[in-house]
Amino acid sequence: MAASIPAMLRNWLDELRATGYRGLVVLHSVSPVYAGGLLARIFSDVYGDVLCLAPREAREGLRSECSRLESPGAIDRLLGTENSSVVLVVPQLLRPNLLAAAAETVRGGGVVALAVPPLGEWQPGGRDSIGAYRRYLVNRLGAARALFWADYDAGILYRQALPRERASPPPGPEGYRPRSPVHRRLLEAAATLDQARALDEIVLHLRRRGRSVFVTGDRGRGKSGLLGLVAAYLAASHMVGFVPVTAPSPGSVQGFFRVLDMALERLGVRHWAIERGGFVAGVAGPWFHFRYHTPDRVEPGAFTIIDEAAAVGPMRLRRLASRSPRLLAATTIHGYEGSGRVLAKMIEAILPEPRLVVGLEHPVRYPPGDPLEEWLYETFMLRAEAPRPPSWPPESLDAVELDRLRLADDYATLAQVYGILVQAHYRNEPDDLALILDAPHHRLYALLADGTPVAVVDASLESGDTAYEARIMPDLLAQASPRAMEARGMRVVRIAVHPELQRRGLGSKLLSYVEEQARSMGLDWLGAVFGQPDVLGFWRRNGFHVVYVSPLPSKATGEHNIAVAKPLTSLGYEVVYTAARDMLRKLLLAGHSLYRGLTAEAYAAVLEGSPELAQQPLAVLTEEQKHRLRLVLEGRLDVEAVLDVLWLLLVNHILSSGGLRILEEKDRWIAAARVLQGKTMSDIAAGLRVPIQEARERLRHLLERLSKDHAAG
Ligand SMILES: CC(=O)SCCNC(=O)CCNC(=O)[C@H](O)C(C)(C)COP(=O)(O)OP(=O)(O)OC[C@H]1O[C@@H](n2cnc3c(N)ncnc32)[C@H](O)[C@@H]1OP(=O)(O)O
Repeated sequence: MAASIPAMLRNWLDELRATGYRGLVVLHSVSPVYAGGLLARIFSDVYGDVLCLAPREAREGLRSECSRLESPGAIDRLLGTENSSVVLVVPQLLRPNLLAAAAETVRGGGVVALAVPPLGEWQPGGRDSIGAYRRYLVNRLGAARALFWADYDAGILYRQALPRERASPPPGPEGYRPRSPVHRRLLEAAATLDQARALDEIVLHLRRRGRSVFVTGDRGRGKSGLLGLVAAYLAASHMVGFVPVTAPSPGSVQGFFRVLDMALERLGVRHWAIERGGFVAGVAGPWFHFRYHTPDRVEPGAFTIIDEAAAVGPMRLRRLASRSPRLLAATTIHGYEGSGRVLAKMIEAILPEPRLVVGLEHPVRYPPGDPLEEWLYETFMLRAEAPRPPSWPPESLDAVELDRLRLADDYATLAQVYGILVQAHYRNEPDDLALILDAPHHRLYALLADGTPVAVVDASLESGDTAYEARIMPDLLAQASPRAMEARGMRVVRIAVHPELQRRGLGSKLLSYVEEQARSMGLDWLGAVFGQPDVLGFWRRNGFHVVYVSPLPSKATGEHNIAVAKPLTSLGYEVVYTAARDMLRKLLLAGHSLYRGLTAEAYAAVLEGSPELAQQPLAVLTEEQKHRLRLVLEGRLDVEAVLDVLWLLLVNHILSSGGLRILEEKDRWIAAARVLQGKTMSDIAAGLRVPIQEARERLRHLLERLSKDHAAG
């Protein structure tokens, strides 16, 4: 009986290839490594090549069966490659990111296969899983349209499904008539008609002095390839010299460089590739040089290219956009590195005018309507969007904890919950869904309006000593609070309110329910870590204090992480207040060194504090300082002559009142940036878009105000 599974699989593959679509194979066995080898052998026969991804201990047994063998951790090496078949040998954790990335590389007619333990033992969520992800995945397999699913040892075929129709390939570039002076040979190098048309439009835009181009599309639409074609045009037309290229990882620009290389070859332009660590890091010619830099290192050029802009983060993008005369950017709208229309709109707004936005629709490697792509998108909810909001006001509004095992069986509700969570954040990936469903230390809460989720919290239990619990907040709190490791708490990993229902108290309502739950569990604190200082107002309004600000920007986003916490028990009070008071001092005293990189707005926002953080001032003014201060107040000296005095007055004011809350917003920014961060007046004036004279007057006003308070005190 067992012998028939391979024979059935071969037949299935023949039929699948005839349809032109791609399929998914799941083969269970007590030895996933053996099953993986078997699959690799069959795929080698059928397709002539097979890429295997297997953990180290399994690789020896597979070496002779696979054309290429990589570690499952090497997602970066997958990006930009193209394969007929991929076998993933996954005895334990099946990371959705890996499955999505592997499938992305497979051509029409090909397969992605999983060699996994027997169905009863299969735990794709890994050792500590609560089993909800496994349940979800098995449910979802039932919905796949091109699936071969069997147990090799038992000789059982669970399911065999094939698309009924034959695929029709997307139209090619042949015969397209360009409007721009783009070379015919370059147009014909386009993978689809869609790409050729976009290339033509972009060339026209750049020829007419367009400043920026933004290419959008789902994964696998040839965005990076299109950037490569445009780059080849720019090089061949002598329109560029040195061009910095950035994207989240070197792996993610391999497709770009491959197409650039191919296109320059076609155009007969002399060029060479520059390799680094097994990756192409640049393509250069006699008068041009396209060079990859990581997002944290890239400096803007006369022309800058940014791939996967969503994953580079809006902060960095803004910096690059403000300093590059011309930009070419692309991003995934739905996919596994950053997602969401909200984000696309945000990026669009950052790019300078005149700007051209082009969308790519047709997949490059496989036919439109491919069942494997459909399955992956639906399973990992890569097109997740917030649900339609219920009519408002609702009849009922209830905060609940969601039962994740039940959610695994309720696709519609899970999609609504996930849709709300992902639309609010710009870095989402398939792994997030598995984490939310399965991580043992996570809890999921929602606010239901007439039964429809309108606000969602994903939270994680954290403490200093448990193996299962994460330790992000405890580690941060422990930098200042000696007893932080004794305390237990809950970190709000994400909170999001339906985009059409924000600022109506829903976020606060759900947060107070989460707080109630945390109190009933006897937890000491509730906390959160995030990158956007603009939501600090929300946390403060709900009684949270800043307990940590990262001096270094995050490599991934360019933002400085901010941690906030609220105490729930007496131990919590001790830990949170100790950390918050210490943080306030550190922010003040190291403002000009550690925290100089923060924008004035962000720095002033974290300094806002609250009266509970009030503490002893530093020192009194000397007689000489008082004398200088008098001269300035009488108008006989410039404010800059008493910056030291102003520093002391401001620091003492903040320490004794627990934060910088006086004055209007712009005054606070200028005070923080000039006096505490030591930025120059001209940088501040430029950054805040105020005339330098106004900035000086505001500083003088601050001095008058503080010295009056000082005299009164
Ligand atoms: C760990 C993390 O996830 S941090 C990231 C938080 N999430 C996001 O930024 C996603 C997008 N935003 C949202 O989903 C929501 O707006 C949330 C979760 C930030 C806030 O929920 P909401 O229901 O909109 O806020 P709510 O109405 O309860 O706000 C109460 C008060 O907080 C303050 N506040 C709320 N949102 C903000 C904000 N974005 N910026 C500054 N202050 C805010 C205001 O003072 C507000 O009172 P007001 O409206 O009377 O002025």
